[in-house]
Amino acid sequence: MKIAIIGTGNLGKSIAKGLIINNAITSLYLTKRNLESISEFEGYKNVFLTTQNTEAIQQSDILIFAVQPAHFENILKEIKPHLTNKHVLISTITGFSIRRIEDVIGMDTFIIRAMPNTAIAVGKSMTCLCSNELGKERIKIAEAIFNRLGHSMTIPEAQMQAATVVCASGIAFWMRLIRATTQAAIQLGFDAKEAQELAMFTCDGAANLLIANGNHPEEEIDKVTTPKGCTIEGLNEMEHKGLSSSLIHGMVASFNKINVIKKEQL
Ligand SMILES: NC(=O)C1=CN([C@@H]2O[C@H](COP(=O)(O)OP(=O)(O)OC[C@H]3O[C@@H](n4cnc5c(N)ncnc54)[C@H](O)[C@@H]3O)[C@@H](O)[C@H]2O)C=CC1
Ligand SMILES: O=C(O)[C@@H]1CCC=N1
Repeated sequence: MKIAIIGTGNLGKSIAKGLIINNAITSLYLTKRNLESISEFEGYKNVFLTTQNTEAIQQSDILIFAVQPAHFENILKEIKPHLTNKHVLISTITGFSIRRIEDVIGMDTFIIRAMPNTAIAVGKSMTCLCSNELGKERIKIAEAIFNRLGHSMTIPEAQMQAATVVCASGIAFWMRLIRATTQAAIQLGFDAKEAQELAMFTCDGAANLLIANGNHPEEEIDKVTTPKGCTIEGLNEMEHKGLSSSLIHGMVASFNKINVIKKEQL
């Protein structure tokens, strides 16, 4: 596949790493206004770094946009004359609707919105997808790309804002939980490196139990909580201090913030 990433910042670099390590490219163009911070990608076969978005677009079929929301509209205007019917436009931009993209480039381009997360760098992204009417014809291509780099789910566009919080911001939320459990492990006697190893592999195991057998988390919790034991003691103390409530409140706050970001763009 001939892929371009327009705006190779935090997310763009993660996508590039995932594509390269998974051998998922015929060619890969990476664009950025200043190429210094993506020099790590120099020297890879069939990977090209450029400041020229138009060059990347002309040389590629799949165009993945990963710029800040405030920059997207101008970039769409810049590249519009270079779009042809070979192109599939994939936007990862938070809060930028398909309608707004179509308002700039029209309805005769395959448009897909993708909401991946930075775990795409290690082939473990949970990515949500939706498309415009025409893009339905190319959604299978997007699913193939993102399934190769993790797991994908195609959803209605109305759910993309929630998907942003759960999946994209979700990486930060889970990191904080892993950090907190690491801190607790240190307090309980492990050195910092050991503590993080215990926390991350336990987290990995918990997620994989659910992925493997499809159980509800409470079914797995029931298997761990010995009556009158230490697990239920700890779990209930966490809930008295608002663990679940705090996570839910935080995620709803993230969701509401996207509404503010969207208003600021108009
Ligand atoms: N960081 C994340 O985990 C996720 C980010 N997103 C979305 O992806 C987009 C990018 O986010 P980040 O990577 O975090 O931001 P970032 O600021 O790290 O990356 C954006 C990049 O675009 C480049 N850029 C700006 N104008 C350009 C132009 N005219 N031509 C080429 N490149 C240009 C910037 O130099 C920068 O490197 C945002 O819209 C964000 O909402 C979506 C899911 C996850
Ligand atoms: O924090 C943000 O606004 C972006 C969107 C999801 C991840 N990063």
